[in-house]
Amino acid sequence: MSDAAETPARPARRGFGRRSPGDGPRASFRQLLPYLLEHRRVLVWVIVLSVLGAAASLAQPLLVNQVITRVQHASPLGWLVFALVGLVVVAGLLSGYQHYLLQRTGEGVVLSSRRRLVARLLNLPISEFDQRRTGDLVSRVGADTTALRAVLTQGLIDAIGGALTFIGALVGMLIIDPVLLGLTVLVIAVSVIVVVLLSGRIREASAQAQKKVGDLTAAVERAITSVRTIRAAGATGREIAAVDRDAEGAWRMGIQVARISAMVVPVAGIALQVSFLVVLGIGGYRVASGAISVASLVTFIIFLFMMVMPLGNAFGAITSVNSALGALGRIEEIIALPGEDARDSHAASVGDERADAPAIAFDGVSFGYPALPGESESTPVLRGVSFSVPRGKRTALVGPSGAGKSTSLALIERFYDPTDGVIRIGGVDIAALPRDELRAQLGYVEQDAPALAGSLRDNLRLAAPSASDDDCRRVLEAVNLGEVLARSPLGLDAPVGEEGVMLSGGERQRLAIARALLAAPPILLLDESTSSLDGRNEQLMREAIDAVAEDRTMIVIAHRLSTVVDSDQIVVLDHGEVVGVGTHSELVASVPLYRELAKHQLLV
Ligand SMILES: Nc1ncnc2c1ncn2[C@@H]1O[C@H](COP(=O)(O)OP(=O)(O)OP(=O)(O)O)[C@@H](O)[C@H]1O
Repeated sequence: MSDAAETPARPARRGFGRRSPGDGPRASFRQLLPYLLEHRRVLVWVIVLSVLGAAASLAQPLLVNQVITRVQHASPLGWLVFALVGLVVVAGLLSGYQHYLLQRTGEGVVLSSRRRLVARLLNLPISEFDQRRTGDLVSRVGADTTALRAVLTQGLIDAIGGALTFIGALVGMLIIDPVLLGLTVLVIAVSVIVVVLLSGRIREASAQAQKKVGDLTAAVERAITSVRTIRAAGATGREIAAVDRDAEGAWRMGIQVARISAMVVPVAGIALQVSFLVVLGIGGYRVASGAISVASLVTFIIFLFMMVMPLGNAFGAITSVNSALGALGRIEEIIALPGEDARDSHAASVGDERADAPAIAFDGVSFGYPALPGESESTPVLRGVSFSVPRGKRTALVGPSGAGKSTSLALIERFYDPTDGVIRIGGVDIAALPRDELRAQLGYVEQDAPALAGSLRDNLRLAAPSASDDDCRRVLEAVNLGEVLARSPLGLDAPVGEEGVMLSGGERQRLAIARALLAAPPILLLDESTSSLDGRNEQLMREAIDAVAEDRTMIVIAHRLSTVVDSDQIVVLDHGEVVGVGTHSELVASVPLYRELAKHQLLV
C-alpha cells in the first residue's frame, strides 16, 4: 500500500553529483615524506648503493683516461682492462639491486597509503558519503594510490643516483677544463629553466587527469548499481554516452599531460647534443692549441654524457612524479577529513544508564541535513521533536513520506547529531557515550536493507562475529527464512546474490532482521521496507517482527499501518513535528492526520 501523502521532491540520498570531487589541494613533496620515512632503513640502503654505484660509474672515465694515456705512450695496459670491465659489471649489479629495493618500497608506500585511506574512509561521518560520489572514493583507493609508486620507482632512483653521478661528473669536468665546463653548464641551465617552467603545468594537468578518472569511475559505478532501473527506463544508450563523455574527459586530460611532457622529454636530448657539439668544437680547438690533451677531452666527453643522462631521466620522471603528487593530493584530502568521532567527549558510559529512565527519549530535538553547496542554510527536517520510548515495549513511528521518520532513527544511531535538543538512552545523553558502546545496544535494520556480498553466514555474523552455525540457523527460523538454507547444498556457505541464493526484497529485509537479532541488542530499530510485499510475505514479516519484539525495546517505522496497529505506542510525525502519541484507537479518535492515514489504508 502506498503512503498517504507525498513529500516535495527530495534530494538523491546517494548524493550523485553533489560535490565536485578532487578539488582538494595539490600535494607537495613534504606530504610524501611520512610515507617515505616509514621505509627509511631501506632508503638508507638505497642511498649507500647509489653512492657505490655512482663511484663505480665515475671511476670509469678516469680508467679510460689511463688507458688512452698508456696507449699513447705504448705502455702495457695490465690490470686496467680487467678493472674497467669489473667496474662496469659492479655498477650494473648495484643499479639492478637498487632498482628492486625501490620497487619494493614503492609497493610498500602504495600499501600504507591504501591502509591509511581505507581506515579513514570507513570512519568518515555519514554526511560525507551523502555528499561524495562512491565511484570517486573507490578510484582514490585504487588508481590514485597506485600512482604514488612512480615517485619511488621513477622519481627517487634518478634523484638519488642521478644527483651523485651528476655532481661527481661536474667535479671531474671542473678539474679537467673549467672553460669547457662553463660552456656546458650554460647550455644545461637553459634546459633546466625550460623544464622547471613546464613542470608546474604538468602537475596541474595530472591532478585534473586523476580527477577525471574519479569522475569516470563514479559514472560507471552509478550505471552498474542502477543497471536494472536504467535498462527498464530504456536509458542504456544515454548512460553509455554519459560514461563515454567522462572517459573522453579523462582521455583529453591524458593527452594534455602527454602534450606538455612531450615538450619536456626532448629538452634533455637537445641539451646533450648542443653541449656535445660545443664541447667537440671548442674542445677540439683547445686540444689543437695545446690547452688540454686528447685523453682529457675524451674523459670530459664521457663525464658530459654521465652528467646529462641522469638529467634526462629526471626530466622524464617529472611527469610521473607530478602525477603522483596530484594523486597524493586526492588521497590526503580524504585522510585530512575528521573522523566521525573526532569531537566526541566520551564523558559517559553505558554504566551510567538508569533502569528507571525510558529506553530512548527525544527531548526538543531539531535537525537539518548539512546544507548543500549553493544553499545558504540547511532545511530543517525535525523541529522540536519530543517523545519517549518505554522499555521492553514496541513503539511505532508513522507519518507521511518525508516526515522525518528514518532521520529520527539515523539520529539515534548517531549517523548525524541534532542541531538542537538531546536524545537520551537510559537517561544518558547519547552524545556523551562512545559510539561503539551506543551502537552495541542498538540493532538497526535499514529501509530496504541490502544483502552484503558474501555467504549467508557472513551476512548474519556481521554484528556478531562469534555466533555459531546453530545460532545462525535459529535466527533464520525465527524470521521465517529457514527454507533459504535448503535452496543451496552449501547451506550457510551459500553466497547471497548472483551465482548464489537469490533473495526477494521481503527476504532481504528479513535477513537483515535476522542479522540484528543474532547480535541480541536490547533495543531494535526497524525501518520497514517501503517495497510492497505480497500477503504471504507481509504475514511472514509480521511474524518475524513479533518474534523479534519479545522482551525487547523496539522502534518500528511503519509504512503499512497494518504492521503497527497493535504497537504499545504510536508516534505520528508530520513535516518534522510530533502531531500525536498514543495507541491506534486513541490516535484514530484524536489525530486527524492519523485518521486520514488509517482511512487510506482501509483500517477504519
Ligand atoms: N541524506 C540526506 N541528505 C539530505 N536530506 C535528506 C537525507 N535523507 C533524507 N533527507 C531529507 O529529509 C527529509 C526527511 O526524510 P526521511 O527519510 O527522514 O523521511 P521519512 O519520513 O523516513 O520518509 P519515508 O517514509 O519516505 O521513508 C526528506 O525531505 C528528505 O529529502
